[in-house]
Amino acid sequence: MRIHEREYTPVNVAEWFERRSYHHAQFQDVEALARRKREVDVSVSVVLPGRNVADTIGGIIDQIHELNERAPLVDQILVVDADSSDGTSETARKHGAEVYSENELLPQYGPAIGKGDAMWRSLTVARGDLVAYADSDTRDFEPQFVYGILGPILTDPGIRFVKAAYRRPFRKGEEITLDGGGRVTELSTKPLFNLFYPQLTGFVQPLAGEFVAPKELFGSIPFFTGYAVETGMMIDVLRTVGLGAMAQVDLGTRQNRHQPLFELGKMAYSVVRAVARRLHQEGRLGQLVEPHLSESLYQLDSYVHAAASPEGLQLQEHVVDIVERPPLNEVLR
Ligand SMILES: O=c1ccn([C@@H]2O[C@H](COP(=O)(O)OP(=O)(O)O[C@H]3O[C@H](CO)[C@@H](O)[C@H](O)[C@H]3O)[C@@H](O)[C@H]2O)c(=O)[nH]1
Ligand SMILES: O=C(O)[C@H](O)COP(=O)(O)O
Repeated sequence: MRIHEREYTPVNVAEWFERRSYHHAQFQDVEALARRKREVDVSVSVVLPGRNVADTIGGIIDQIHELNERAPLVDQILVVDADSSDGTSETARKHGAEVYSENELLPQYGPAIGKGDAMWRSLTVARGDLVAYADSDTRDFEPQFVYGILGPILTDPGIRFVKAAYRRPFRKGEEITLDGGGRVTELSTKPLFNLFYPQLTGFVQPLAGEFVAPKELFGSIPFFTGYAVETGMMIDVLRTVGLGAMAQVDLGTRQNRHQPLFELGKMAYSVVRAVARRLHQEGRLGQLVEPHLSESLYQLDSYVHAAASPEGLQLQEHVVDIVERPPLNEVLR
C-alpha cells in the first residue's frame, strides 16, 4: 500500500471533521467489507497488548472469532503479553490467539518498557498488511471495535490511519457517570493539541488504543515506550501522511478499567513529554532537559509527586521511562 500520497488536504479541522468522521453502522454489512478486503487484497492482523487482562482477553478474542465466522476480516489475532502474572497468556492461547511475551521480541533492546514498546515489538511478528491495535482490558468489546476501524481504511484508498472514537463513561462500583472517563485525554492531551497541534483537535479520542494503519506506515515512524505511544504516534502520523489521510470512527461507548488519579498523573506526564520531544525536534521548544530535575537530586526519568497522606506530607519519586524506539523498518533493514 502507498503511504505518502496526499490526496486530500483539508481546508480546516471543521471541514476535515465532517469529511473524515464515520460511524461504525456505515460498515455493518461485514460481508461486503470482507469482499472489499479480498478485492484490495490485504491481510489484517489484530494486535492486543495485554498486562494482567485474563478476565477480559478471552471474551475479546471470542468476539473476533465470531466476527470472522460471519465475514473473514482478520487473518491473525496476536496477543503481546507483558509477562502477566494472572494467566493472560494461557487464557489467550486457550481462546486461539497467537501469543508472545513482549520480552521475547527484539530481546536485544532489553526488557520491554510498557505498552508502546510492546506495540513496537509486535510489528516483528504481525504478518498483516494492515495492523489494527486494540486495548485488551475492554469490558464491553463488540465486533465493531474491529470492523468499524477497518471500514474506512478498506473502502477509501485515501485513508491511511483510522482512530477509534467513543463515549467514555466513568464507573465507580455500580455508579456510572456518562462521559466522565478519559481524564488524561481531556485534561492533558486535548489542551496540548489545542495549543501545539491544532490539526489534531478534531479527534474525539486521540489516546484511544484502537486504531489501524498499514504495517508499512507503523514501520516508518518511531514509537515512544509506555503510555507516550499514542500521543507521539498522532503527531508522527500527521507529519507522515497528513490530516487528510487520517480518519475517526464512532464505535459507540467504551468502558475501560480506571487507574487511580495518581497513576494518571504519570500517564499525563508521558503525554506531555512526548509533545515536548516533538516540539523540541521541530525547534519550537528551545531547551529540553529531561528529566526536569537535576540528576544529583533524582534519578533519570523520575516523576516526583508530592502528596498529603495520613502519615503526613510525603515526597515520592517514580520512574516514568520514556524511550523513543526507532522506526522498525530501519531496525530490520
Ligand atoms: O505495560 C503495559 C500497560 C498496559 N498494557 C495494555 O495496554 C492496554 C491499555 O492500557 P491501560 O492501562 O488500560 O490504559 P488506559 O488507562 O485505558 O489508557 C488510555 O490511554 C493510554 C495512553 O495514551 C493508551 O495507551 C490506552 O490505550 C488508552 O486506553 C491494556 O490492554 C493493557 O493491558 C500493556 O500491554 N502493557
Ligand atoms: O485516556 C485517558 O484519559 C485515560 O485512560 C484515563 O481514563 P479514565 O479517566 O476513564 O480512567
